Amino acid sequence: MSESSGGNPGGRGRGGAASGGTGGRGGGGKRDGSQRNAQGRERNRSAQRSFTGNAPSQRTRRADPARLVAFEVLRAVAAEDAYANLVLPARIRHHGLDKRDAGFATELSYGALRSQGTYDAILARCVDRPLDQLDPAILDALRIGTHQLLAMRVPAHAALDQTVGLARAVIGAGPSALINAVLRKVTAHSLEEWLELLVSGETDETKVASVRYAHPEWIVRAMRQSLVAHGRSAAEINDLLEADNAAPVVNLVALPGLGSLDEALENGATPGELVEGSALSSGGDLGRLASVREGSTRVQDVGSQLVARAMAAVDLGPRPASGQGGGTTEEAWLDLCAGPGGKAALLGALANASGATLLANEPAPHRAKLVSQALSAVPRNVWRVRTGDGRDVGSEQPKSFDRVLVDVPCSGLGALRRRPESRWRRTPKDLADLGPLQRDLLRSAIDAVRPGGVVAYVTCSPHPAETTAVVSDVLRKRDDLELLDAGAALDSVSLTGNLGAGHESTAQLWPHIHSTDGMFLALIRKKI
Ligand SMILES: C[S@@+](CC[C@H](N)C(=O)[O-])C[C@H]1O[C@@H](n2cnc3c(N)ncnc32)[C@H](O)[C@@H]1O
Repeated sequence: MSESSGGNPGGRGRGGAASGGTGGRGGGGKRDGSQRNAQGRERNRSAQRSFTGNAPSQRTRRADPARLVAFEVLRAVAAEDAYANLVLPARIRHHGLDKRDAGFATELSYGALRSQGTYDAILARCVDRPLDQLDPAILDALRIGTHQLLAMRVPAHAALDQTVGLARAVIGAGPSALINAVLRKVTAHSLEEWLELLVSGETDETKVASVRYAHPEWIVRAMRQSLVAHGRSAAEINDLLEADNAAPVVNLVALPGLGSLDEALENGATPGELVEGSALSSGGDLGRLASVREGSTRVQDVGSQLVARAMAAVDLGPRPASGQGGGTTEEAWLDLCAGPGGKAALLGALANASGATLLANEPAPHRAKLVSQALSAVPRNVWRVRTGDGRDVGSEQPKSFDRVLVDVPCSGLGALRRRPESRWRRTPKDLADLGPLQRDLLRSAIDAVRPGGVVAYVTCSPHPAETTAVVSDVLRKRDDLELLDAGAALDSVSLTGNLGAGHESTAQLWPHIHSTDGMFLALIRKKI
């Protein structure tokens, strides 16, 4: 374990890439205001289903840079377990794409990754052998071609020619003939027609939703179970799955007392409607904003802003004058799982404004460094970073903190819209594996908080196995804890005052209701 204060400038938040949509070499793009369809995909309304008469060998051998970027992203995700949201910007920079091509590459790679399960089901009907017997690079080229043909406003001939050209350039002439033949079969139907064919005769609603909304069946079941566990109707499932397929907006936060949204608003951002100090970005390179470069304005999902503000706003009553956690007039706050530092930065600013101090803990050294960077706009006397296991803090520093945020490692099922590949990578085993760590971290947080203090247990997943079950398991074994009304706490820091997120004292935000990530919040008070 180590502790440090201070940090480097330039903390940047993660950002969902905007789903751009130029037509690239062949398409008209969506600057005409075309609508996404029910699956969050663009209809190929203007696609001309005519093809060049050229044989594959006579067609282009050049890989169009935007499509090459998308292909490289899919390859890195499949072969190196890479994260698309990290690989994509690096490949865009490497190939020097302009804004229009970067938008095209983003839509193509994110769309092909999100809908992979559905596209594979379509491709399985067009290939004369099991898909797992195909070279994985060929399969990725087919997925890219399928997304252009079925879900982007790229004319069919351009989608086909360019995908075959890409395959010739990066895989070889032989496979390009196969890719040409398979993609021609894909063009036989529109996406809606393919979906009808795939679900025809299927009576199992989970299987139908899995194909229609491109989610693994176990996630469809898990999300339905999650809706019910948090007091919502199972009938919302299709809306929830659809929201996962829409490109998320990029939210900004001006660190309270330290930053201002003026520059962002002057550059096209619009004020956020759910929480004070937030804005919806107008897209583009946020690095052009000085306030973002300085770290006083940051990219942060509104759900994350709400849960951090709710923890900071809980009324703890008068502070004990001495003894456990007392002795000073300033409150001590702890962020137990802080990396990469999004909530720590907001908490640091709120701590600064209220005369509190913040200890931000993170075990992974490279992520602890990101926490320091995220906090760089907050005065250095306000915060420290501890690099160590959060499970040890409760025993090492018992009853030491007034407020503790424990934003545990989780499946991320509430943030699928931001990570296009994660739905196909996650397994039910992840939930089982994370359970013990989540419980240990919550117990450590509770040990670290002083009597009368509050612990905020947070996940970016609505699944009951990592939300309500963890909280009730830990609370059941102790009689010195009580649940505060987390829904009311969220309402108290929201601009609407009526989020409707509460259920049986805990609260759950939803992409399809609140347009936020699916953040869960439980507020646990240690009795005096
Ligand atoms: C959901 S993320 C936290 C996100 C962060 N609060 C933010 O807003 O940027 C969970 C973090 O917990 C960290 N973590 C994993 N194991 C941990 C442990 N044993 N103790 C503390 N943190 C841990 C992970 O490295 C990860 O950075």
